[in-house]
Amino acid sequence: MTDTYRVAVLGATGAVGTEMVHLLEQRRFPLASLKLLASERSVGRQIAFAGEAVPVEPLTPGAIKDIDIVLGATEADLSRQYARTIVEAGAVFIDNSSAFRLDPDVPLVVPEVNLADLKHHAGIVANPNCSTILLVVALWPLHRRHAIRRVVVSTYQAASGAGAAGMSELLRQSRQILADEEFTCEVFPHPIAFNLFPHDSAIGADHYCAEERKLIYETRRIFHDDTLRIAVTCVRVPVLRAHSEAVNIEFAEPFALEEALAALSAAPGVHLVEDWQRNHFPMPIEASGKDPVLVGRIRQDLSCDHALDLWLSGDQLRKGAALNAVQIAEALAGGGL
Ligand SMILES: NC(=O)C1=CN([C@@H]2O[C@H](COP(=O)(O)OP(=O)(O)OC[C@H]3O[C@@H](n4cnc5c(N)ncnc54)[C@H](OP(=O)(O)O)[C@@H]3O)[C@@H](O)[C@H]2O)C=CC1
Ligand SMILES: N[C@@H](CC(=O)OP(=O)(O)O)C(=O)O
Repeated sequence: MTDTYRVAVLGATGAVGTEMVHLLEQRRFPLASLKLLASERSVGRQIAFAGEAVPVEPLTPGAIKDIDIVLGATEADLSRQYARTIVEAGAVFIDNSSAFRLDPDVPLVVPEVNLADLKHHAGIVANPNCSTILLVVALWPLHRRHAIRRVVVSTYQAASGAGAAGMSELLRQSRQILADEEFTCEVFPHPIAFNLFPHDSAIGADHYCAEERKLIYETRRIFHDDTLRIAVTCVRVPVLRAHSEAVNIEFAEPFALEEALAALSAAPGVHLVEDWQRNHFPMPIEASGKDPVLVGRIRQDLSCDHALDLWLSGDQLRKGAALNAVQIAEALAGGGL
């Protein structure tokens, strides 16, 4: 049993990895050591941590030794490639990628919802998709009181969902358009500045894109409910950081608005933002850099007496990714791994 942990961050220079390093410092994670790993491109860089400059090291199998917890923030292929090495080295791998999220032997965990599933890990824990995490944090306190039958959700996803390069593309194109210059699309398939389009992930034979399928299958898995019906449309919008979602929730029975508000007010990870007089509800600009999922505009669906609407915004680099992973690490550390 130890009370400090040797932690490595894979992809420490990326959008999610940068946030993980920041949160480990901000939340005073009990560290024995911190190793920051990225590609050869980043070797030579140093990242500030608790007043020190930590060098970025190249990710190689040899770099994974004498580590207790690995926080993964690289693409799914790299996670698959390194998972066995990490587990055989005796570390727990908390992976942000989509590689293991539907693997029945790997728990898919959002601490506010299904922390108990963490007990069943065998070396790997999966962090869900960002839009899924934000959605389930808001749905779970309602689902616990009255069973949800069907959810209709439309997402408004920021450029940061495509990593550091996605944010740079939005800023670059915006500057170029304002300067009346020619611009190119390198990260997104269409202009992201002053535009929006259906989510840019791969479209399947069912005409749903990968992001939409993740919301459906990951939510069911986290809720342990394969009967939950979810209709989803994911959209990329020209917001720098933080995703928003418009959600219609149909329950098995009528759900009083006051009861829903009380449930959400008391829910961990949720912060209510609802001022009907000022027309002030969750916005990505106010969710950015914050931990909780902002929820508001909760109202009766006038077309269905057992359905409610809500609106949410959450920083997908925080609760949608890095914060969720660090909370899992804290839970593992709290239980002595
Ligand atoms: N962005 C988001 O909102 C969310 C992302 N995720 C998932 O998290 C993961 C990381 O995403 P994100 O931070 O956005 O991506 P970024 O593109 O911003 O960062 C990728 C990271 O991976 C590193 N990397 C790339 N290639 C290699 C390599 N060959 N060897 C070692 N390291 C490498 C990069 O290092 P270098 O800088 O040296 O190139 C960088 O640190 C992905 O799986 C993504 O799907 C999950 C939830 C939300
Ligand atoms: N959800 C991110 C993409 C992503 O990184 O998803 P995942 O972690 O499920 O691969 C977006 O906004 O585009």
